[in-house]
Amino acid sequence: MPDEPLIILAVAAIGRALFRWRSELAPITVGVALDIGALMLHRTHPDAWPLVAILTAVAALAAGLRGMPWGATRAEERVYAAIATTVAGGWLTAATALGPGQRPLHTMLVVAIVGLGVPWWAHRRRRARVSVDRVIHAWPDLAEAIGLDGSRIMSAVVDTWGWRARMKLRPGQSVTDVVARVPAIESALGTRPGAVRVEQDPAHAGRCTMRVLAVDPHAGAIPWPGPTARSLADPIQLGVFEDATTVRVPLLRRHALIGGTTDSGKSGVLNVILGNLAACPDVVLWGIDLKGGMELRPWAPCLARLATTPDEATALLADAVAILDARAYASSHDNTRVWAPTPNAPALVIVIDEYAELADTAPAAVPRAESVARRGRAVAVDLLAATQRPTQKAMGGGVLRSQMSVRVCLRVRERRDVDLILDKGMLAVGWHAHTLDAPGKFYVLADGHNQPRRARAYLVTDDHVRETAARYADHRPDLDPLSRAAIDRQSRALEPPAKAADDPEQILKTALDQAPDAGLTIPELIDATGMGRTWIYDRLQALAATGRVRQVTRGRWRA
Ligand SMILES: Nc1ncnc2c1ncn2[C@@H]1O[C@H](COP(=O)(O)OP(=O)(O)OP(=O)(O)O)[C@@H](O)[C@H]1O
Repeated sequence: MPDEPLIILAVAAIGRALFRWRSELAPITVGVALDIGALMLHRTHPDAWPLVAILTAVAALAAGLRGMPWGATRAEERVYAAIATTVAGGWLTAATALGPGQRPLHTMLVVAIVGLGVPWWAHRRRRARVSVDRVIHAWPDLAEAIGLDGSRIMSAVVDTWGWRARMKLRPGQSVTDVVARVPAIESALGTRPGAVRVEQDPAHAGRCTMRVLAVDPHAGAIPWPGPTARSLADPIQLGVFEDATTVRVPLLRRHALIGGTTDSGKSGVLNVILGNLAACPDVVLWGIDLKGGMELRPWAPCLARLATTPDEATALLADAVAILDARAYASSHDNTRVWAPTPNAPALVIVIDEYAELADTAPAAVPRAESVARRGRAVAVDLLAATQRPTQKAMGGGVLRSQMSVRVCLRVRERRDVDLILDKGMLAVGWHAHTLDAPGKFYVLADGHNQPRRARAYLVTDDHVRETAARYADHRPDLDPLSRAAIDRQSRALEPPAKAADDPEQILKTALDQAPDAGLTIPELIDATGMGRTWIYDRLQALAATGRVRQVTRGRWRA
């Protein structure tokens, strides 16, 4: 403004600075206003000080009890508001009666401004609010620089971790445009990389929410609170979203795929799910772990079956198909459309650690797994598969993956893996799993979870696994008679000796005598004797005490 007189330019610049720093200057502004107010009151109504005192008491109570009129919701903020109101009102009362020039009223005012100003200046939420206001003010310029010109910030709120703003896009812009510019937004706002999240407004294609996280809420591991599910019908609590809400994923009649690169925390997520399912008396758990049982063996006490070789895995999946055939047949005869799991007629969940390994080493198992994936849901035979990369090859041509309605995507190495694990086009709309920067961080796509929200899985320690497995081992349900009969019809490696068919004790001893060198698992002994898990454990303990049998490896026994 070259034509304006210098004085006007100076006043305008000072006015702008005062406006910009109005929050920081608030304690001084209040002090000056009190001084002027006291001067006028003392001159015109020096006898009004009792009224000022009463109004002070009322205002301090309103601030302390209700946070009024500042909207202070937290206890410490209300305490501060009550103290500040009392000090300011008390000073005004004294200054009205005595005159602000009376000693030492001015000194007291300066001390109060500094004393109450320090917490005000240091208050994190106030500072955050101020920086958010500045961003909103500067947004039109920033938006132009970023390439989102015409977008507007409609409102913004400060929360525990940073702030979030509702954004209205220019007609023709979509949330995909905003997602594509996230790194540019981070640079323009001066945040750390990975601090900005963008979520579509489900009600309006031209609006979205932008979250800016000043601190990473998932910086530290989140300890597992223990199992919360008591039935497969209860959603499984996998971890925590960035807004501190719990990730609840329903698994009943759903297959789940957990994908992520090595060390991304796949086994961790499996452990959270297994820890919950172990506590559900309406689920029978079977496991396939072709890494020699490394991941699933600790859960062996709760697994009715654990396959660690390709042959065992193929046999296990063949039995699963037999079960689902039998259940489907029974359902069609009873006219019951779905199998509602109960402790007497439990669901069957088959956990497969590293599915790609199964596809590579046990090709005969793949069509069976696909059969379970296609037809298992209605009869409550569910798959829970973890894999590093669910490529077309690894996932048997994609049939299996397309049936997985729960997808958990942990950190991936390449961007295109996001679309492989979640679905085509998910990378473009903000499911940026390649930017996840710690094990256990994930995105989940499932019923009720269709926005790219980052979460972190609970950390289940080895001790948790041991304790949980031991705690629920004796409460695991057995398969229902229908499903057991279906397995019996399958050709099985181990047949109970015919001559001792009616004495389970004898069958047990013979089975242990004839067991292969690797020993027999508890589920195999249950199959052989037809007795329950607790009975088997009791007999094994008794026989072991007399030296008649021994545990070859964890969970495998022979004479
Ligand atoms: N939710 C979590 N929070 C914190 N740390 C975790 C979490 N999940 C896993 N980790 C840590 O990350 C490391 C790797 O985890 P995990 O073994 O589950 O990965 P993975 O993807 O199964 O690896 P691999 O592909 O080698 O089997 C472990 O040391 C574990 O302690």
